[in-house]
Amino acid sequence: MSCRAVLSIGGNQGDALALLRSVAEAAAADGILRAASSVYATPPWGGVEQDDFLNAVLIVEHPGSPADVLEWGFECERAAGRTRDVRWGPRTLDVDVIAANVDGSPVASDDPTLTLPHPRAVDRAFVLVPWLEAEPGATLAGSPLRDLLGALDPADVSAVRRLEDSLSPDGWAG
Ligand SMILES: Nc1ncnc2c1ncn2[C@@H]1O[C@H](COP(=O)(O)OP(=O)(O)OP(=O)(O)O)[C@@H](O)[C@H]1O
Ligand SMILES: Nc1nc2c(c(=O)[nH]1)N=C(CO)CN2
Repeated sequence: MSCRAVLSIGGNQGDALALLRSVAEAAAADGILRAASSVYATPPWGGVEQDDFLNAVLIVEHPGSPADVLEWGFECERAAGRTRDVRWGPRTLDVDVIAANVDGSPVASDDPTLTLPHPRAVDRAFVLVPWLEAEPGATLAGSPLRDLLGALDPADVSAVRRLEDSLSPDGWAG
């Protein structure tokens, strides 16, 4: 099996930039990293008052199943000392699987342990903006990312700010 997946990574506690880089470095070290967006500063989504997040998107190609990709992300979260308390609240590192293709076909699943595509991705400029950068031709549930972004509040889209910091691991050839 071969699974190409879109990962949204983000956090707003601790050294968020270092934690995002640790995910890109782990993906490069494991040989699964295919593309990485820039790092973005993003206002908190979801109504909980908290610090701004740093977010990015990685494209990975994993030899296992989508569940293996989710487990790979959990491992990164555990390494970052992630705890689960407030829903949509502050966190050191969150790794969400946004969409996955297995052997070239998109995966659809309503399993609560791994719902694909991620049901809230279409509402999240902090996912769509970096994803569009990392994979300009991508679609989500049949819609080009540009169209999905066009349906969001323009103020929410422009509040997602690209930073100069790079996520690409040193020496990563892409
Ligand atoms: N596509 C997915 N990506 C990541 N986790 C998922 C997905 N679908 C279901 N889950 C499940 O959601 C559970 C909660 O995940 P998490 O704590 O990261 O949620 P959250 O980041 O607070 O909220 P959200 O799911 O809205 O991003 C996880 O235990 C995981 O099994
Ligand atoms: N900007 C931003 N907001 C969030 C984020 C995130 O990664 N970025 N993650 C959340 C938990 O799912 C809740 N809200």
